[in-house]
Order: sequence, then structure tokens, then C-alpha cells
Amino acid sequence: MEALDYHAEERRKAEFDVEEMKIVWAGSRQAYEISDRVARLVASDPVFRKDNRTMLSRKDLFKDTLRKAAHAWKRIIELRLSEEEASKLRFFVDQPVFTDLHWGMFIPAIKGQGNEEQQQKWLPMAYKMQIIGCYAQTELGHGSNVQGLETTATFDPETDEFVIHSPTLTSSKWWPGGLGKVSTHALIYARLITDGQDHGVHGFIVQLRSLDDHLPLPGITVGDIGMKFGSGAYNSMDNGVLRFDHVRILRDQMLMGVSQVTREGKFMQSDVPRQLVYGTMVYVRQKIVADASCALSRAVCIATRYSVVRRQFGSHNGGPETQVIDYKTQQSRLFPLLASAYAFRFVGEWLKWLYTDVTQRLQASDFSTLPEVHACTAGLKSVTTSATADAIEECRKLCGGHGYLSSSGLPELFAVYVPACTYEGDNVVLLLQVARFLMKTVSQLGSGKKPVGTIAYMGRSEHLLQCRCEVERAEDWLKPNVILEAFEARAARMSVTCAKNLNNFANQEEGFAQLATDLAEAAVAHVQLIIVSKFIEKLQQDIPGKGVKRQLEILFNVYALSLLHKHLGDFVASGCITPKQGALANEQLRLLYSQVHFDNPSLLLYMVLLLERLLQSTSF
Ligand SMILES: CCCCCCCC/C=C\CCC/C=C/C(=O)SCCNC(=O)CCNC(=O)[C@H](O)C(C)(C)COP(=O)(O)OP(=O)(O)OC[C@H]1O[C@@H](n2cnc3c(N)ncnc32)[C@H](O)[C@@H]1OP(=O)(O)O
Ligand SMILES: Cc1cc2nc3c(=O)[nH]c(=O)nc-3n(C[C@H](O)[C@H](O)[C@H](O)COP(=O)(O)OP(=O)(O)OC[C@H]3O[C@@H](n4cnc5c(N)ncnc54)[C@H](O)[C@@H]3O)c2cc1C
Repeated sequence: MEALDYHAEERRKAEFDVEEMKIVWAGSRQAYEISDRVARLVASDPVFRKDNRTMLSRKDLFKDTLRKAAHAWKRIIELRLSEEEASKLRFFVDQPVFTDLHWGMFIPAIKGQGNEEQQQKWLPMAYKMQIIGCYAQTELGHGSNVQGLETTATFDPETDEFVIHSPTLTSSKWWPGGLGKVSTHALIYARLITDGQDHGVHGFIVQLRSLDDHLPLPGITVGDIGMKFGSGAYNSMDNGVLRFDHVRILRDQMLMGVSQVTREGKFMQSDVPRQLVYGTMVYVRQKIVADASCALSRAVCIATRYSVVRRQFGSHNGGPETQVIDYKTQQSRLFPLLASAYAFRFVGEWLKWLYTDVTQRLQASDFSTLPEVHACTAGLKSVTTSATADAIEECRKLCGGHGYLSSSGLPELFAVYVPACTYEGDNVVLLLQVARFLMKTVSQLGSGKKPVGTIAYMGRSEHLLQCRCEVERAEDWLKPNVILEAFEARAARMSVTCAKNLNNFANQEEGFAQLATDLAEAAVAHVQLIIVSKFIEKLQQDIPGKGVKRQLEILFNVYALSLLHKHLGDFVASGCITPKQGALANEQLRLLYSQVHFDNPSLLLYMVLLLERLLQSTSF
């Protein structure tokens, strides 16, 4: 059979309305149409070609990135693209670039932490890209420990200026994207010192390079930190190093939305939580969660198409060999990843809503949901990026030897994606933040304070700590309330056990250090519960299209039961389910795999592209 026939055969098996499924994936018909239109725009424009980038030298790759960034900006202006369309354009151009940091961190930081006057002064220039900014927080010595940053911003009352200085080698800013070559300005995080007193880390806008000749300004040493993991990949970004030698900036270049320094040098803390200084990270973590499903779906799409076309073993009487997609082992490795892509998509949509909600609350001086939003963004960023990075590597293996070729797209996708486990907060460090939030919640359970939102289930902990799962047959595992209760019981029990064990230590900090692994696992259980519960909420919505809801229900069950299988130790050890019920879940999972269908519209096109890329990559 030809590739085209396999294609037709698999399409025939797709028992759902593919067009409607695309709309569910995009979030709305309008979002789908925008995505489709912008995808075509990018694909038909030769400037945006990306088939050769793993073969370019770093210098040429960087030039190519600048060309694309300039061209993208030109198209955005010419076509008057909306913010949503422009952001889709960035997604399809698909090459890390300094503008990600300019639009994604520099501008949001000024909006979130600058006062009205500062926003009026800086934002118009930034929107027109008359200045280009980066987000310079991490230093050579400290990334995770933000309070450990060493760069100083000392107020000089005589001149009404701050003196920005890098007192040690380890205080050198290290990593900021866009800093190495491009940025004219940086949002730097430095210790604020007034009258000899250290007030902790705050944000300051500093000009780095001349707007006339782009050379570094006096007192500034700046450069690129060099090659990173993989070919192509993140090397299109100019991650940089930056040192200050007593650089003077005006007082109003300290972002004054959270705290202020007066003309007399008096430090004043507004009545907003100081954690708002970390607000830009919360914003980007939320974006990263939304992006995880995109990266994952790309990998799964490649591995699925390959698995349909690839045949290996099992030929009888000269007939065709078995499609590798039909092997149960292939299905048990691939389908949970497909299901995860949908799960991350839906939880990403919800997180976007949560972020919008907290932004509105903050504007009305309601800070009550901030800790929960921090825990959700940190936890979901950690769990979705770790799972996606692992999944891309699994997809590479699912494609056998071909997955190792650059032309499969998977090596570059992995190389470009894997730092998401580190940037915007190392994933383990972020899980420990979630654990702190959970321990606080458990400690307040008897206080009469009712847990709400994603921790509402803790309010039912009396029931969850002793409930017994009622599954007797494999199909009982198809009931969403059975799955939900098992995940709630596991999360509640793991958190409560950690809280009890913490009491065995002389002080909380010592306990946290010793129990960090258990705490991180409890955080994972809590975050997986959030993902499962948001998938269930999605299924409770009206979902049109023949067979679409049914297919999503199958994917939900695959997602939840494959997690249950993977973490069976947690579920059984905490007494939420019996080993027998665990075995029944696995039996149900096996049955579900044969019900997963997929559409494969451009399989032939894919094969042709693969061949073209192979020819190019071998012409060295
Ligand atoms: C075209 C547009 C494109 C847009 C697309 C954008 C996507 C771009 C994608 C990729 C680009 C990648 C670029 C990468 C950039 C970076 O990496 S920037 C640097 C990021 N750095 C980090 O994330 C550092 C991680 N560390 C921290 O966040 C913190 O230091 C900490 C681990 C949280 C610890 O902080 P601290 O020492 O202050 O901690 P605690 O004492 O534990 O906490 C004090 C209390 O504050 C609460 N807290 C902490 N953080 C936050 C927060 N962000 N919001 C709210 N509250 C917070 C914490 O829970 C404690 O609360 P408690 O006292 O009640 O317990
Ligand atoms: C591609 C890329 C782009 C980046 N872009 C930017 C940018 O634009 N701007 C910017 O400011 N920064 C940027 N960064 C820096 C990034 O935010 C930091 O690297 C990240 O926050 C991790 O900090 P670290 O490097 O200090 O890791 P470390 O904290 O040194 O981590 C090393 C190890 O220690 C462990 N660890 C650390 N603390 C603890 C703890 N308390 N408990 C248990 N384990 C712990 C970690 O889990 C990890 O395994 C970027 C980084 C990368 C890789």
C-alpha cells in the first residue's frame, strides 16, 4: 500500500468531526480562523522558511532571526494585525527571538510594576520599538534565589539618582534573552539601598546602548554568553552578560508601582504585597503553560503520522507488515501523550482565565487570590513543561532511527523546548513553592478559614482521608467522579502526611529541607488533580460536532488512567485504591487505546516534505 492509502485508511477510521475538533483545540471558531489564516501567511512567505536553520552557523542563524523579526514587524504593521494575530505570527515563525522578551517580559513588567507616569513615559516608545528591552534578573551567582541577587541600586540624594553597580563577579547579569546583541534597554533587578539600608530586590529601567550607534553606554559591559544546547534551537536568541560600573540613572527609573523612593531618599512601601515585584514571572509562567500543549502537539503529530506510515514485522504470505501504530506498546507510549496535549490545552485556557481574573482583582486592590495564582502558575508551569520535554524525547524514540534525524523536526524541538524546565523558575524550585502553599493550607484547616478555588477539596479532607474507592469492574474507572475522588484523595493524603511529618522536626525550615522530595511529590499530585479536574469541567461544557465530545471523553480517561498507572505507588501507598483496583484501571486503559482515533489530513504532504528535507540535509 502507498502512503496515500494508509492516509485514507486512517482518515476513514476517524469517527469524529475533524473541523469541530480543530475549533475545540483553538478555543473558539474565531481563534481557529485566526490561527489558520496566520499559519498560511507564514507558510507562504519565503522569509519565514525554517527548513535550513539547523545547518546555519550561529552568526548566520542570528542574522536570519533578525531578518525574520524585522519582516514579522513589517507584516504586522502592513496588515494591521491584532495582538492575537501578531502573537500567532510569532508562534508560527517559531524561532526564539529578542522580541519574545521585549513583548513578553519588558513591556509587561513596566505595565505591572510601573506607576501611571512611568507607563506613559516608556510604553509608547516600547510599543513602537523605538527602544528594545530585555528582562535582566538572573545573575551568574543566583537565578532561583531572587533575594540573593547582588547588583546594587544605591540612591544618591545629592543628584536624585540611583547608582547601579555590579560589586562582584557573581553579580554579573547572566542569561537575559535579547541582552547579548540587541536590547537598548533592560529592566534590571537590583538591591535597593537608601541611606545605607538594604530594602531588597526591585526593578529599574536602565539604558544599555546608544540609540545613535548602538554602542554600550559608559560603565556598561555587555555581550553574548555563547552557544547553547543543540544546533539551531535556542541559539537564535542572544542571551547575554551585563556588568555595571557605577552607572547613574534618574530616580524615576525605579519602577514605583510597588514601592517608592522619595526625593529625600525615603523608602516607602505601598499597601500592595511586595510579591508583586515577581508579577512578570507569574504572567510568563501562565504563557508557558499555554505554550506547552503547542510544543507537545507538534511532537505527537510527528510521531503519530510516522507510526501510521511505518510498518515493521508481522507480514503473512507476502501481505503488508504491521503498522507500528497497531502495537499496544506504541499505543501505550503515544496515546497518553496525545491525551496530555489536550489536557494541557484545556488547563492552559483555564489558567489564562485565572490570570485575567487576578489582574482585575489586583486593580480593585483585592489581593486574596494572589497566593493561589502563584501556586497554580508555578505548579502548572513545572508539571506541564517537565511532561512536555519528556514527551518530545519519547516521540523521538517512537519514530525509531528517523526521529534522530534533524529533518524529523524532533531534535530541534527538544533542544528548543527543554530549557522551559529551567527558565522562569527551575521546575523543582517551583514545585517547592506549591508545597509551601499546600502546607500552609493544611495548617489552616482547623482555623475556620474555608479553602476555596483549586484547594477547595482540602475542605473535605476529613472525608478524603478515609474514603474508599468503589471500583469493582474495569468500566467503573470510566466515571469522572470516581477518577476525581481518587485524585483528590491522593493529593489530600500526600499533603496531610507531609504536614504531619513536618511536625517531627525542630523547626519548619529544617523539616522542609529534609522532606523536600516528599513535598515535591505532594505538589505534583495536587497539580495533576488540577489538570484532571479542569479536563472534567471542559467535558461538562456544550461541545458540538459529531463524535467530538466522545473522543475527548476517551482522551480524558486515557490521560487520567495513564497518570494513575504511572503513579500507582502513590495511589496504593496512600490507601486511596487497592492494588486490584489499580490493575482494573490498567485493564480499562488497554481497552481505551483501541478507541482512540485521529485524523491525518496531510500525511502525504508530510512524507514529501520529509524527503525534501532529507535531500537538503544531506547536501553538505
Ligand atoms: C510576543 C509575546 C511573547 C510572549 C511569550 C512569552 C514567553 C516567553 C518564553 C520564554 C522566554 C524565557 C525567558 C526566561 C526568562 C527568565 O527566566 S526570567 C527569570 C526567572 N527567574 C525565576 O523564575 C526565579 C525563580 N525564583 C523565584 O521565583 C523566587 O525567588 C522564589 C523561588 C519564589 C523564592 O522567592 P523568595 O525567596 O522571596 O521566597 P519565599 O520566601 O519562598 O516567598 C515569599 C512569599 O512570596 C510568595 N511568592 C513567591 N513568588 C511569588 C510570586 N511570583 N507571586 C506571588 N507570591 C509569590 C511565596 O509563596 C511566599 O509566600 P508566603 O510567605 O505566604 O509563604
Ligand atoms: C534559555 C534560558 C533563557 C533564560 N532567559 C532569562 C531571561 O531572559 N532573564 C533572566 O533574568 N533569566 C533568564 N534565564 C535564567 C533562568 O531564569 C534561571 O536559569 C533559572 O531561574 C534557574 O536558576 P539557576 O540557573 O540559578 O539554577 P539553580 O538554582 O542553580 O539550579 C541548579 C539546581 O539546583 C536545584 N535547586 C536550586 N535551589 C533549590 C532549592 N531551594 N531546593 C532544591 N533544589 C534546588 C535546582 O532544582 C537545579 O537542579 C534563562 C535561562 C535559560 C536556560
